[in-house]
Amino acid sequence: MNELLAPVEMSEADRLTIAAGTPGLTLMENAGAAVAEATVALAPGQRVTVVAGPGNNGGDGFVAARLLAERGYSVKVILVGEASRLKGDARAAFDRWRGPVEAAAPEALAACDVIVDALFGAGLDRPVEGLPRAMIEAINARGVPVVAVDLPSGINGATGAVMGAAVKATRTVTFFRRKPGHLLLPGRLHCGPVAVVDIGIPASVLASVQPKTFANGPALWGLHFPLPRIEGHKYSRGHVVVVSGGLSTTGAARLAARGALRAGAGLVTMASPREALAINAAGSLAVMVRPVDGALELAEFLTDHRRNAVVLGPGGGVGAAMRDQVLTALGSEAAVVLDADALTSFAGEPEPLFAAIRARSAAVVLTPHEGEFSRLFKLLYKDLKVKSKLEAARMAAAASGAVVLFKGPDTVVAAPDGRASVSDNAPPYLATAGSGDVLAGMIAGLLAQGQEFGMTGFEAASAAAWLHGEAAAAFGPGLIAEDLPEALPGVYRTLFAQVAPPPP
Ligand SMILES: NC(=O)C1=CN([C@@H]2O[C@H](COP(=O)(O)OP(=O)(O)OC[C@H]3O[C@@H](n4cnc5c(N)ncnc54)[C@H](OP(=O)(O)O)[C@@H]3O)[C@@H](O)[C@H]2O)[C@@H](O)CC1
Ligand SMILES: Nc1ncnc2c1ncn2[C@@H]1O[C@H](COP(=O)(O)OP(=O)(O)O)[C@@H](O)[C@H]1O
Ligand SMILES: [K+]
Repeated sequence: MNELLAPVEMSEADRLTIAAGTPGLTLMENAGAAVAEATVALAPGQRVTVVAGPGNNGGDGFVAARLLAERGYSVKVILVGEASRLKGDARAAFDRWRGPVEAAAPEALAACDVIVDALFGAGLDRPVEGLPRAMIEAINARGVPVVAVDLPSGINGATGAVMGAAVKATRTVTFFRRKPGHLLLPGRLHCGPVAVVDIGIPASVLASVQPKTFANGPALWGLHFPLPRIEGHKYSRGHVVVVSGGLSTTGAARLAARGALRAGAGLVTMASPREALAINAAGSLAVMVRPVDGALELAEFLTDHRRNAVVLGPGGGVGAAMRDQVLTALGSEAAVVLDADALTSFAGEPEPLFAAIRARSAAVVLTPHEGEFSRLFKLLYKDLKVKSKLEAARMAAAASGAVVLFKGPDTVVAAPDGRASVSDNAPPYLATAGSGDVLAGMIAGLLAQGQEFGMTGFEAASAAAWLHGEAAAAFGPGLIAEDLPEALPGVYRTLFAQVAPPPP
């Protein structure tokens, strides 16, 4: 159930189901019935107004109207568009509705206790203007609960964008699978809780649709999660190297190191400039500290292949020295996680970075926040019209050859092969100094352990993003970056029980 279907994929699922013998009107009846149920569950009173549009989203609304009236609710339909132009299943559903139909006008919403928003769903294909826009604004101004059919009208299902104006729903009922626009911002903020209902589309259609976008969670990567093995030892759990910045900026690397260790890496070593050796050593117990200055010494340090994952960037400084260290790390056999200054150091001239990434086979994960993303990938932004964070991350992954984790409240992880995950579990108090450094370390911690489990850069970055959000939520408000690694054991306790294979 973790697949996210863009509207074109959803209509393919729909088409395949109908071709296999289920009438479209049956799907619409099932969809309308689920909307009616949700409305009953919410309805604070007896007066229901269904705002219906000219397509099949409106069709679902007509079905819901009929079923609610049959249950004794006082229902009226406001039709945005011409009744004479309704077609197909929507026409059939309209013809079965025997109650009142009013022409659209904002005043028509005056007397109701709940609104069913069936104006636009998957078929929204341009900005909303004129009367439909006035209706959306009137729905939002009315102040009664709103049940959105499939998507809050005005939200683009593929991108989560507000197309001019969008309904603010109390809850949303969608069909078969969620859509990217339910998770991506600002769409998610318009949905309320999203219920996914079965309307008779069989999961087998997914074999043909081949979705590549997923809601992030254990269902996506649990099979590859590196659970510690009874016959394992610390060396079999991987060895992460975190490259530290100079004397005044060691904290970021120490946060990353702690994240890597708590994520389960067997060993973690900070590669520290000599000037910062004493402070790094004083601030670390289980984490080891070794003197490593500059790219040449880093190259030498990474010739030991047991050091199989490297984090570069947190607190590392921007400039030529960082670029050299990054290219050196990419020349090694270790998995590489590049964050913060490692990304900004290539702003304006990313080609040498991308070339070095494409020349290697081991995993590379880039973890930009929005500022770092636009600095590093500004050519992409300029050359192509990017419609969403999902598309931007996918293009960045394709252009760089790396897995790109694009941070934020709706973190997207995209792989060069086109797969992408979208997270919706990060609480807002995760936006705190240093939390991204912990995340970079966690990714490396999973990559270091994960090779024999088939945990690639995409799975490791997705898993770390999800665990990061869960750890923050488990700790709760008041969180600071130092708390994140310490909250991870509680998350692991539940996760390990969930993903552990059943006893033989
Ligand atoms: N797929 C499935 O499995 C199932 C799908 N189902 C339901 O079908 C819904 C999709 O139906 P859909 O494709 O008819 O599109 P829909 O959202 O009703 O909108 C299209 C209409 O709006 C119009 N229009 C568009 N943008 C506009 C704008 N900015 N401003 C003004 N007008 C605009 C456009 O008109 P036109 O472009 O011709 O002017 C067209 O008439 C889906 O969300 C779900 O609820 C269920 O019944 C069960 C099975
Ligand atoms: N509004 C938000 N809601 C939830 N998570 C957020 C929000 N804003 C940022 N984050 C998360 O917080 C972390 C911040 O990372 P980053 O910006 O790199 O901070 P730092 O460089 O200080 O470590 C990222 O994991 C990001 O996804
Ligand atoms: K809608």
